[in-house]
Amino acid sequence: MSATRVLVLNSGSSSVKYQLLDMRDSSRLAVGLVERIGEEASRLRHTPLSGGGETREWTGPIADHEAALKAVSAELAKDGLGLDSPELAAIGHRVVHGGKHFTEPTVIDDAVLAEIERLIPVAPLHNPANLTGIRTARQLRPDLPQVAVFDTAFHTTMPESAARYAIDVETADRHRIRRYGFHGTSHAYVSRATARLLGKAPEDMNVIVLHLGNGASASAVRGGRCVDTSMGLTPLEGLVMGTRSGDMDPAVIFHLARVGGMSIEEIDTLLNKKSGLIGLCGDNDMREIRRRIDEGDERAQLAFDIYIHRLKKYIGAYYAVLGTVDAVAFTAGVGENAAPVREAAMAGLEQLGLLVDAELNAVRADEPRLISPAGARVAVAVVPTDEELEIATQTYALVEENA
Ligand SMILES: Nc1ncnc2c1ncn2[C@@H]1O[C@H](COP(=O)(O)OP(=O)(O)O)[C@@H](O)[C@H]1O
Ligand SMILES: CC(=O)OP(=O)(O)O
Ligand SMILES: [Mg+2]
Repeated sequence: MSATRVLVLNSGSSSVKYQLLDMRDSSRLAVGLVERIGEEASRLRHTPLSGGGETREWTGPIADHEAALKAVSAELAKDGLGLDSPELAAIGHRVVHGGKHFTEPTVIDDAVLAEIERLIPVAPLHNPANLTGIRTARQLRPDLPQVAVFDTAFHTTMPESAARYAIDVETADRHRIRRYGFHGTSHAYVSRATARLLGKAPEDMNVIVLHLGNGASASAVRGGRCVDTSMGLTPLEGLVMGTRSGDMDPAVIFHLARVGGMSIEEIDTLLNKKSGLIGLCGDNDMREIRRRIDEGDERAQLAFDIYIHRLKKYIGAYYAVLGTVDAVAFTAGVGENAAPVREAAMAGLEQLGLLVDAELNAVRADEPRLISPAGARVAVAVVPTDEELEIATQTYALVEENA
């Protein structure tokens, strides 16, 4: 029997999310997560789904991503799903920054590794973790194809007018400063799933995708191709996020350095880790923010209002970029679950054809669904993302093609 399984690794700055899938029917055999890597109380949660096994949790120090992946490998082995299995066809890695070079999923060799390494300065939070994941996986199964699926790939179709910053061209080119965009695997998957929901071909429609997770980004997709997205050189630009500021006057940075006496490192940490919702109100989880709002907490309300105001600006901007819009799709943790966010983001946009039906918006489901009233000019939809399935699908297709 030929190998049909794919292990997907999504290595974040302090976490590894993973899924083992059987690509004959795209079923999940195991899913799990290692969190707080590098801390005293790292946590591993592993759920085998094939044999009806129970979730296992373990807390203790996991020093780095190499140790994390070895712990994952040991957990999988306990269920007879170890990395040594002959049924494993490939390992698919989420790689956040692929620069301009990588426009497709790519089989990883030493040259690809070197390029991902070269891109560390423009993805200091993400690419080092991705690299360690790849190196450790190669060490564990040197014979197996390892495939990189890049967050930036879907956005490489952006025209220069959207991808360039208005700064000196020579300086920008020398330092490869341009807008790359991220969460591309999700934007691609969700824009296609939205077309499917509406019974249309992706080529025949324009969609605004709102990926609202801890990191958040919006994209304008014309006929299945990305024409603009809110993240830029790094995942800091754009929407208000859990811990990141998103857009602001770049002169804030000069001011913090000159007047505030802060170092570049301190400002980097401030804007990436201590800003956004957490900086505004002390919480980055939308559930907690909504709970506080229900209790009359004004700081939580203001954080929510700033979040929505920015989101609305991007919806309007991408409406203008696309000219005509067939659908707006909400996805990721906040987009899929937070009905008040969807309601507030769409409020007052009736003239753009954007309407939300309160009853449909209140429905909880794992399936793609419409929340706009019947007959609305523009479909508003909730479309759950599945980056892991998309990475597995792309990885397996590439391996099959090369077989
Ligand atoms: N039931 C819910 N209601 C509101 N927000 C939720 C709910 N579940 C999750 N979230 C939000 O989703 C976020 C996580 O989104 P997710 O897409 O998983 O992010 P990431 O992949 O960046 O970790 C949480 O921080 C929280 O704000
Ligand atoms: C690129 C990015 O922001 O990813 P995440 O949302 O996983 O942090
Ligand atoms: Mg995510």
